[in-house]
Amino acid sequence: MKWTDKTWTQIEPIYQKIIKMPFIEELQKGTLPLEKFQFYMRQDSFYLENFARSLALIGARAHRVSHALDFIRFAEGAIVVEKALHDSYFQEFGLSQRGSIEPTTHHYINFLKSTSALDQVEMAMAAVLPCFWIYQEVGDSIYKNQLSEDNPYQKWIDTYAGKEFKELVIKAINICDSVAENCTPQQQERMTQAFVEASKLEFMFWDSAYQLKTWD
Ligand SMILES: Cc1ncc(CN)c(N)n1
Repeated sequence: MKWTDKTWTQIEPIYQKIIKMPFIEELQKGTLPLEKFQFYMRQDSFYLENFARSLALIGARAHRVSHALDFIRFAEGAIVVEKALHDSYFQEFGLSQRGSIEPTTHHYINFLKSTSALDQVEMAMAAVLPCFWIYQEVGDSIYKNQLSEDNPYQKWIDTYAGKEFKELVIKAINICDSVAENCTPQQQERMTQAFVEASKLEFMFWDSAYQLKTWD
């Protein structure tokens, strides 16, 4: 069984919780209060910048040149494609300031940066995988179950349910499976732990946006 198949089964309960979260259900219906989406977008712009830095760092540390190139391209995609989505929402909602980094974002970006810098590179690859994979699964699930034809969050849904994003996800999954093959069972277990922790942080990120959770 592939490492990713085994590992997804471990986070299936977290994924099931995610798709039933009020943030996701209301995003799907288009009824998510604008204030919550704006909070999410602001925090996500800090997240993306640091996610891209982590991807570039993993690229620099990858053992295979082809993986280095893939991760450098992932970093570029996070900045160019996903940031374009943010820029269009920032413009549409008249947001000029990002504000400050709130606790869950702080936790998540520091987890990604420290794992990418200090842990074994295979573990870092596993830690960033939920950022791709969970978003694509959530995007697909929303897209398939959508009821509203006039959803203000359609661009977000289309980005993550789209073919281009799926291609990146498949690539990231295949890289993790190929590096896992050369890892010991203990190293694979550490990769799994990193994947599970990042999946929990994905849940917390949406939950904190729904609750507008700040340091105050
Ligand atoms: C928190 C979070 N995680 C993942 C993604 C998708 N790269 C994102 N935009 N934001």
